[in-house]
Amino acid sequence: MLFVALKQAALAQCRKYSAMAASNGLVFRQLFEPVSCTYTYLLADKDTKEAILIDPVLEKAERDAKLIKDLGLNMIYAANTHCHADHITGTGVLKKLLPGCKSVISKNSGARADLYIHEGDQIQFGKFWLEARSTPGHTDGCLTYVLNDKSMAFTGDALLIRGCGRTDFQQGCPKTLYHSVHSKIFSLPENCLLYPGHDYTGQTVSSVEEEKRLNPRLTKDEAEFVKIMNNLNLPKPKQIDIAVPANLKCGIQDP
Ligand SMILES: N[C@@H](CCC(=O)N[C@@H](CCS)C(=O)NCC(=O)O)C(=O)O
Ligand SMILES: [Fe+2]
Repeated sequence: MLFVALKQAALAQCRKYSAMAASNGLVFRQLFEPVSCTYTYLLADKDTKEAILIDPVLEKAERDAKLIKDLGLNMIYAANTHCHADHITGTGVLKKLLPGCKSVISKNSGARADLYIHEGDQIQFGKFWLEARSTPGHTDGCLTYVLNDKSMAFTGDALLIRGCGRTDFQQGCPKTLYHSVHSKIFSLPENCLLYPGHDYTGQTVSSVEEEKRLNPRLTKDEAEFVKIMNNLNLPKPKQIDIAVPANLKCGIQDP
């Protein structure tokens, strides 16, 4: 009985967010790639049709391009939150499939792209824009993209649901990550929805309020956080040795 009530409440909440997105003219889709458990996000202006993809995956580039065409959208940007270590980005191939689309990444990532962005820059699509917030710590170039009304933020691997990005390779640094999350993500409104770069447990979305209260790593003080991060002992991502060099060139792009 309780389960049914909870499921109905979750569905109602989900419908509310979809209705909000539809009523203000924002098209929003969360897409999934199951091998690396990566989320890709499509955002677009329903009226002007301008669209942006965040963190597309090479193996799903055709799926994403088809969806964009089916919805009659014009993809102007394919943006990465960082230089990924666990999958090859789809941006290079999407540029070929959807001519006119520009790749975007932070300058600090060290990766190649058409457009480099920095802290505070805005990426416009129709009447909406994403503000780039620099959230290093998982990698030097990690960005969190915040929707203009601060109702949603795309955290990449800086903040995961009840977790965070590891800090034991690329330019990882636990202290830097702790500071990034507290100053740039936890300072957003409590009801801001947080969409991560990955989830390994089947969760899809969280909020600033939830993570400030429930994140088992980031609710700790800085010293405890550093200890946790230095003792994760995770195996290396399976694709790291091919993904990082490819992503430094924007995936599979120009010859
Ligand atoms: N098993 C996966 C890799 C899992 C992993 O290392 N994920 C990274 C994010 C992608 S770079 C991470 O930061 N994880 C933090 C954590 O606590 O899990 C694979 O082989 O691809
Ligand atoms: Fe990552």
